[in-house]
Amino acid sequence: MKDGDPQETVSVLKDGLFKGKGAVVSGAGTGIGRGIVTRLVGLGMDVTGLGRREEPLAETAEAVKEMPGSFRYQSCNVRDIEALEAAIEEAGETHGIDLLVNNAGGQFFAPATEISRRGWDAVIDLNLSAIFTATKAAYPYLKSRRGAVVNMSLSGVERGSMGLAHSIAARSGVLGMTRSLALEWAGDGIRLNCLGPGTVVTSGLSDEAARALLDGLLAATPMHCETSVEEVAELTAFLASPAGRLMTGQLIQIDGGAHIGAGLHMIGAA
Ligand SMILES: CCCCCCCCCCC/C=C/C(=O)SCCNC(=O)CCNC(=O)[C@H](O)C(C)(C)COP(=O)(O)OP(=O)(O)OC[C@H]1O[C@@H](n2cnc3c(N)ncnc32)[C@H](O)[C@@H]1OP(=O)(O)O
Ligand SMILES: NC(=O)C1=CN([C@@H]2O[C@H](COP(=O)(O)OP(=O)(O)OC[C@H]3O[C@@H](n4cnc5c(N)ncnc54)[C@H](OP(=O)(O)O)[C@@H]3O)[C@@H](O)[C@H]2O)C=CC1
Repeated sequence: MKDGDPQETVSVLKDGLFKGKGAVVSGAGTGIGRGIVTRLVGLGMDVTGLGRREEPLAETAEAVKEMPGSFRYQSCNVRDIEALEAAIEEAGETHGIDLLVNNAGGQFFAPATEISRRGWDAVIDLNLSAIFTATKAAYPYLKSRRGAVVNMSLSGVERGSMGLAHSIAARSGVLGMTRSLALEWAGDGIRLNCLGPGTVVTSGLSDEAARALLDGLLAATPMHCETSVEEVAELTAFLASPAGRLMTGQLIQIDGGAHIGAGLHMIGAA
């Protein structure tokens, strides 16, 4: 990343691109989710942000309040099916849904022998089932706008990853679901894609163990670089733009080549 405002450095989309359009972004209070909201609202979009904690969502609202679009937020646990369906419906009725970004996610690192059934279910619920619930609930709104869905995945998802059997299973499931719905809903003009970021240094990767592994993660990345929040945000916006009109059913890895190099998938062996 060059010096200067990181968003300015990677911005290629034109001002006002999403004026009058609406989006829902989960995990909007922190990290990648906040970065995506910032870019979308900056491009004129009306965005609803979801997350469990109000405080970070309110901080996102504060950060974008002078921008051309608008931001509203709702506290919602995406693992609560009824709450998630209601939140999507409310957003759809408020500003329509041209873009759904299923970004909320996460997991714990553990070898498979130490993943209990409850631990497995928690990760599958958050990273797979919630995405199905949100996407299905958004369908009528996406259909009426010929909208797009972006599902946040991981670099190297198709290679497997030590210590992440549950998360990789969930995200591989999301990729299969993305491709299946891309087929089912192509006739409605709805496009669905997955993004696979490499190492993004957000609060989600700020614990001591993750920081200790950062050098190893960068060494496993052919371009020896982190992925910035702003780069993920710009690509998300691109996928919702007219320039992404023919892109559907894809996994786009934005990772400095990690998925074709040594990759992040052996990191649990360190
Ligand atoms: C060691 C660090 C390595 C860093 C390497 C970096 C590699 C980079 C590539 C990967 C990039 C990915 C980045 C990100 O995803 S960033 C976002 C990161 N943030 C998170 O991941 C946090 C999200 N996690 C959660 O929200 C929760 O952990 C989760 C949803 C997964 C579970 O929530 P829940 O509230 O339901 O959890 P409970 O506490 O009730 O536990 C449920 C069962 O799960 C078991 N559990 C929980 N933690 C662990 C653990 N660490 N090991 C084993 N088992 C665990 C828990 O025991 C419960 O089961 P039991 O009742 O049977 O005990
Ligand atoms: N950072 C990285 O290196 C990479 C991250 N990713 C993925 O990108 C996505 C965003 O990650 P990142 O920004 O780094 O991490 P964060 O931990 O900062 O973001 C996760 C967000 O999800 C929300 N969230 C978690 N669980 C729930 C839930 N049950 N209901 C509603 N919201 C929830 C959190 O808000 P709250 O706690 O308030 O609910 C939080 O805002 C995740 O799916 C992550 O796995 C992929 C590749 C690399």
